[in-house]
Amino acid sequence: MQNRIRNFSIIAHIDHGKSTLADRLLQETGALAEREMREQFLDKMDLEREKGITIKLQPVRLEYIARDGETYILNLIDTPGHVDFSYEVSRSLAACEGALLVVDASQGIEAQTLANVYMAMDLNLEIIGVINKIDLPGAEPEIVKQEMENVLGIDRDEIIPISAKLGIGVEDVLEAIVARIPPPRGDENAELKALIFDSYFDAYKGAISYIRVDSGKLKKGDIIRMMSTGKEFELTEIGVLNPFMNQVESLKAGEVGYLAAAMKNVADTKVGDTITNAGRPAPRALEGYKEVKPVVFCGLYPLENSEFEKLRDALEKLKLNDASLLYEPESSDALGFGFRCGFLGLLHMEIVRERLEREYDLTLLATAPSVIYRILLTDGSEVFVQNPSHWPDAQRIEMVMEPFVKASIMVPNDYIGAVMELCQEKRGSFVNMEYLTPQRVMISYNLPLAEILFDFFDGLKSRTKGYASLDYEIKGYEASDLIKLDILLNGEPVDALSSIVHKEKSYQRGRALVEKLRKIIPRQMYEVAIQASIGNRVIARESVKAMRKDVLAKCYGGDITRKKKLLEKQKEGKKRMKQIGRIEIPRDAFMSVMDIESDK
Ligand SMILES: Nc1nc2c(ncn2[C@@H]2O[C@H](COP(=O)(O)OP(=O)(O)OP(=O)(O)O)[C@@H](O)[C@H]2O)c(=O)[nH]1
Repeated sequence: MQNRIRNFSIIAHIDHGKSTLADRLLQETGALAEREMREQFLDKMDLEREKGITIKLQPVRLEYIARDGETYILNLIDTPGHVDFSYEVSRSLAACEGALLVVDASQGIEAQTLANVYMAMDLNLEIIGVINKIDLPGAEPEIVKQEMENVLGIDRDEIIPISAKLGIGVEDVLEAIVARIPPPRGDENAELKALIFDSYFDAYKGAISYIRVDSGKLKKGDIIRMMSTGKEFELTEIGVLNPFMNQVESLKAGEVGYLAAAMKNVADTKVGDTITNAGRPAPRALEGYKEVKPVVFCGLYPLENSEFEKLRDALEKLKLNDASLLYEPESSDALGFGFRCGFLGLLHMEIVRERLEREYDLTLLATAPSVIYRILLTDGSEVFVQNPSHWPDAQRIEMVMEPFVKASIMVPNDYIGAVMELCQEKRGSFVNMEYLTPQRVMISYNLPLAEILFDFFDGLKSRTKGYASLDYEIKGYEASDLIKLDILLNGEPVDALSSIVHKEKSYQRGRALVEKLRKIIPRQMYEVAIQASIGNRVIARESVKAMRKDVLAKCYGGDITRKKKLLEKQKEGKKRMKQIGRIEIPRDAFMSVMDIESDK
């Protein structure tokens, strides 16, 4: 039985056709009847569909009758295609013996894909090269094959050209999975070890774990133990996804499926953790478990202070499904009560914020994202600060350190100059440059994470006409000359607008920021002075002139409907404003601390 199992995942850059191929595999193996075939069945979240990106497909079990006449079980375990989720990628890959590497025939390999392929190679996975979209007029499969051979050492003769859209070559992919990916080899009579590679929260069943059984077996009623925490649960349900949940009696070594055990929270079923049997525990957990830690923080505040409890509720509910989301209450002089939230990256942050607004009907105000700074104080102690308003006084600071990343950027060689210029501007230091093919290079830089969080990616896209791709990994802390930049409105500091900036850039940034705020703060009944300051020194100043007349003054005569409309309009506008002292600020102003440079 184990001989006929193949566990694999699909590695692909965004838009190279992963979901389309996955759908084709489902269709070809009959897992989805035509009428059930919703477009891109496996993409779960609406938000993902809307954004046109797939964070993760759900795992699915396919039955394939191969050309040799035998029936094989193919478990497709997906990997998220975004750098924020690279730990999850590593755990999903760890549940597989092989991976399809899908590359767009008109685009070639991208930095992000490369990082994931290296990860798969480190885990000894069998890599099957697939070139997709060969139907496109701009397809250059021969060049892309050469690139895959040069860069990854994949034999060009073994690469499969396909069109997932038209269904060309899909059977060849299935045959290659059967022929080239080795079957799993765990002993089903040994102690139970099952790897959790994903989880989600179900309102009726509690947290559901997606697992791959490495050795031993599981059956309903077993008492399982989470090896990282020692917590124990009784298995209430186990099953497979083909593609809908389907209960089974047992899952044995090599198999992939789901389990439910009345776990109240996804934090009970941590990705990367090992499940064992409480009655006969395995002596050691599977390798590679890690606690994931958020790297980006921002304050989320309800626009209406009265919605604080509603926001707390919503965060609590989201957290059930997202173990990597952190939040704790905080307060701001300017914004009132809200939460400091931690995320795996900017995409994660954006998704959480949008879901809170959309699914929980909240109007939120987000402060600019920040990384965690490490500060040595003059008294010898050390603090970690992720909120600029908690920055210690300059006199107490001995040294400031910030997280750095190693960034890998892949571009056609025409853009080498543009990329290097951008990296230098962002305080990067050059590491190396490697030619992948005569036309494409990989450039590596050490860069502060904070600079990547600001508008690095947009800058990269615009300066390389969209041809560059970026990947990065966090390296650790390095000393930097950083200071706190404050913004004052009519002489009052607004804590939520403070930011941490590099000393050399502080004047430029201060000026850019007050200028931007001048443009976005609407006229009020009186003049508003906007100042940027460092310590007590004002470094830039602008003002918003007082409004000359009331909007209603325009409505001479008694046109009441027109008057109403104007008042309505004003009310609408107010919804997007935050009252600070006597001043009304548009809610986007707080994020603008972050994107001033892209607007220049
Ligand atoms: N011409 C052509 N277009 C394709 C092919 N395969 C996929 N596409 C198109 O490419 C786009 C991206 O395909 P997806 O399958 O959504 O790509 P993906 O890799 O899953 O992208 P993410 O969901 O962003 O990760 C869609 O518009 C597809 O219709 C193909 O073989 N030929």
